[in-house]
Amino acid sequence: MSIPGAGWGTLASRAMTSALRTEPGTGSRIASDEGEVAAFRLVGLHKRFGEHTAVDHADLTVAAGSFYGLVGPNGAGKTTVLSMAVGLQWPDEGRASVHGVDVWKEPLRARRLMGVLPDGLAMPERLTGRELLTSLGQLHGLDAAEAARRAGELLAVMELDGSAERTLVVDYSTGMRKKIGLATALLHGPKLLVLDEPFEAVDPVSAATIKQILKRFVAGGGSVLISSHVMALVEQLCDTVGVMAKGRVVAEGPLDEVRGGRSLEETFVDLVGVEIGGSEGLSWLVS
Ligand SMILES: Nc1ncnc2c1ncn2[C@@H]1O[C@H](COP(=O)(O)OP(=O)(O)OP(=O)(O)O)[C@@H](O)[C@H]1O
Repeated sequence: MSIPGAGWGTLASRAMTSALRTEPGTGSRIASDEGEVAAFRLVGLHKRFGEHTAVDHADLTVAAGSFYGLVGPNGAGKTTVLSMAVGLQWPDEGRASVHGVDVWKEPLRARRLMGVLPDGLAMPERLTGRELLTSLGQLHGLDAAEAARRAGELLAVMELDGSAERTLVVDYSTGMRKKIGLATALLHGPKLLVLDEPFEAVDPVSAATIKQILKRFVAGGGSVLISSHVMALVEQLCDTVGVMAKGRVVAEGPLDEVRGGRSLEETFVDLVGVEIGGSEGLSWLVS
């Protein structure tokens, strides 16, 4: 594992020894000290697009019952690694499992355990929010009454009831699409939620509601992985963080170990090795 940034080696090794052990020779973390099966385990995921390596042998472990935040700069490979890990995109190499169920060998079992909010969600758009949830519920094997009950509760909690539930999804705003996407991820009662930027474009009131739902989900024994660019949000919600840069997972561990007494933002900037821009050029913009 490549760990840029002064002083990071100590932090990273502390993080790993306290929470996770390392598989000799691979660098992948395979289980907690107690040998528990991870909620989500990605080992050696790799993806190239032509000459470009988007994800470079990424390992990532979400312990059961944890709230995991995946951060990284634009283009770091977060969406690509998550879409491979949930079975939406073929990896060139590597494997992924949900509570020990291999995403590629047993896709239906794995999908039943997961609720997924992918980036750029494609949904049946010519349905209303209510129609979408009830039909998906029945596809998940719920009977019509149970699907309708869950759809009603989710629409109310997401504040998509009233006129919104009669609006076609194609006419939803970006934030409404996030919320209905999250509702579809929750509908079948998964054990793990994998949410790519769930708070993007969501208003503060709805964001507070979603945070509550996710905290309740974890308190009830579920596990959550979110990707986000908002460090304050990750610090507020997550107990574990992974940092991606240039396709690699460059750090992973408990939040406090990873940030090592600093803010996550400062640690992040060190880890991904970027210069803060914006103070040079653009002379035409400022007088
Ligand atoms: N289908 C594709 N074809 C070619 N290149 C791709 C494709 N999908 C992703 N990439 C490239 O892979 C890299 C990783 O992209 P990805 O979307 O996974 O990053 P990200 O960390 O999610 O970024 P962001 O934070 O901006 O959403 C980028 O360089 C991107 O251009």
